[in-house]
Amino acid sequence: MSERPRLTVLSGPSGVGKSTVVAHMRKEHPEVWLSVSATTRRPRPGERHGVHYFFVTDDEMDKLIANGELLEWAEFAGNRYGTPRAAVLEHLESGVPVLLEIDLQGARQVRESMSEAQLVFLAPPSWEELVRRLTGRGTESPEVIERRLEAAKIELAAEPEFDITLVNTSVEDVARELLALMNVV
Ligand SMILES: Nc1nc2c(ncn2[C@@H]2O[C@H](COP(=O)(O)OP(=O)(O)O)[C@@H](O)[C@H]2O)c(=O)[nH]1
Ligand SMILES: Nc1ncnc2c1ncn2[C@@H]1O[C@H](COP(=O)(O)OP(=O)(O)O)[C@@H](O)[C@H]1O
Repeated sequence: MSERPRLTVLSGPSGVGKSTVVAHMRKEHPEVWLSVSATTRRPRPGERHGVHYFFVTDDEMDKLIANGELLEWAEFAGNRYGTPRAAVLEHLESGVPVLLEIDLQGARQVRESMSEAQLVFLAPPSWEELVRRLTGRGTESPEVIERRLEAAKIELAAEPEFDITLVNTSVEDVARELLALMNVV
């Protein structure tokens, strides 16, 4: 029997590179299980239901919350996001390393409910670079970018709450560091 692995939470401002790092890491190490969140946000081009997110209606999200099916949930920049609880617990029980890519409010809830979780903060090399990445991704309107940058200021200020900070200068380096923290390599 393998020991129950520690749950790892990766947070950081929108556009810092969380999805890029996680995708890179899982290409080499598909044994890391990434929780698929439920969200009321509309899919971006190329995003698939059940792969990137479970895209749900407001009513469906209300039910998930009311039925206690989410480990944590939060409203972020006008949409709700939440982590389905059962799948996370099942994977941990069977010894699979589990990663959650969630916002600051979610990370705080996980810290409360699962004290063994390790909280990792992904930081940008600079504020200017964060703006460049978020704008350069080209997936959000100027209004949504503005809203996410407002949230980013709050998230950056909360960095000391996390167990460790990784600065996303090189995707390869951060992916390697994250794998080491998860005891995968
Ligand atoms: N609390 C919480 N946050 C989530 C969850 N899923 C995604 N998020 C966060 O919601 C924020 C917005 O996600 P998204 O709209 O996909 O934008 P992106 O992270 O900039 O690509 C990010 O900070 C995500 O980490 C979740 O299940 N719970
Ligand atoms: N280390 C990096 N150097 C330069 N660009 C990066 C780096 N990591 C990510 N990016 C780019 O920044 C943008 C935002 O990355 P993304 O993974 O979507 O961020 P998040 O998931 O944190 O919102 C993308 O266009 C991505 O290609």
